[in-house]
Amino acid sequence: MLLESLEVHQFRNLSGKVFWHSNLNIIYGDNGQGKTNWLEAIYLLATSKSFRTSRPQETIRFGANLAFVRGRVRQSEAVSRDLQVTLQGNSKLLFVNGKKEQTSAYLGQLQVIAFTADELEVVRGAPEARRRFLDRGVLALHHAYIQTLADYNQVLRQKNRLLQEVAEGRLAVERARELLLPWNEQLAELGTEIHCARIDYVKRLNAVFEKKLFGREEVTIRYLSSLEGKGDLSDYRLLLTERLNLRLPAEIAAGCALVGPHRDDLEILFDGRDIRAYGSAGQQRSALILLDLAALSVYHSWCGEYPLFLIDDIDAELDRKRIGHLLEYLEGRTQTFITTSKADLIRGYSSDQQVALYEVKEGLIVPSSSEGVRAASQMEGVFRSLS
Ligand SMILES: Nc1ncnc2c1ncn2[C@@H]1O[C@H](COP(=O)(O)OP(=O)(O)OP(=O)(O)O)[C@@H](O)[C@H]1O
Repeated sequence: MLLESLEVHQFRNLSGKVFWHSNLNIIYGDNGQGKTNWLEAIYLLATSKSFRTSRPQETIRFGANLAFVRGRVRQSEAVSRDLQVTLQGNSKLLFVNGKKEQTSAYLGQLQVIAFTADELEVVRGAPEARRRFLDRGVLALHHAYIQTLADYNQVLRQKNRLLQEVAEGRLAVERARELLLPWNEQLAELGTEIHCARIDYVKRLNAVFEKKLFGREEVTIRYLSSLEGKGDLSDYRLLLTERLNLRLPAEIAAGCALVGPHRDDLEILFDGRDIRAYGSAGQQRSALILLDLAALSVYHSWCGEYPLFLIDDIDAELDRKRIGHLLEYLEGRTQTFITTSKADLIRGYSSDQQVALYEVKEGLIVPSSSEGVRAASQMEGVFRSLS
């Protein structure tokens, strides 16, 4: 899967059309010029969402009321397609080869994995971010999983509403017990599906996990069920049903649902220690990169192609050696897009044939060093910026 070109109109401070390199694209420039915006535009094209905001209108150029990103994606020698996301106020229109499509038909045409500052929550933050990471990975392999998640969350919301009513004295406990039974049955069924899907995904991640890519420390991951130690996990559905029944009084007392995979976590250790508590900023970044690399490989084993890999601010908190290992590992696998304010730091790691440099000034990609332009031209034939 290759993103051959991207045309951007009034998306944040960006404009222009860029032809990308099939291997490594380095987007560099001073602070605040729009480097991350270019990654965000690629991410938007792939997912129809921003990785920085849930409000699409924020990404439309100040003073304008419409923006679009349009890209040509090559699936194979013979197959390519044009994707477009148009943003207008709060609404979003999606197009494939010029034809308007529903979100469900649009998504999945271009797969992307993004390493951004916000994504560091997966390693540094609360379990929810890690569950989201796993669910995103499962979704990339099984599109129907989106319905399982939606149904589970819907049932959970209904259950929590009932528990809240009891807590506020608006519903009698005995009546609540009756009403909660069918919700718990559904939670047991959907929760088991989620548990099994995540367990399977973590097994796949572990099979390709490059524990020691960065040398010294060894990073390990493990799915941590909130029911661990509470019974036989191999019959998860039975165990979950038992726990839902047993913990009902506690849930009524707490006023919220305490049992189910919405309480699970992904344990990430380095050299046997909790990375959240003991890992340095660089070690935490490295661990997230290892997770992303494993996710890329799992997708590749499943579909026979790699997603695009976006890495924002690659040199923040990663030393030269780690960047070197990473770029070496990625070479020839994925089409990678990285941003940095220190292009010189990166350039030494790749041969000219495998890398193209793109300098960003006030949102525009301007012709940069002759070597960078030559590398891009060799692969794609053209490099131009429409200002
Ligand atoms: N809706 C918008 N319309 C126009 N410009 C915008 C909009 N949103 C953000 N910007 C501009 O985008 C620029 C920031 O872009 P971006 O975050 O990509 O910078 P960067 O090059 O990655 O910076 P750094 O190196 O500091 O991370 C700012 O100049 C900001 O004013």
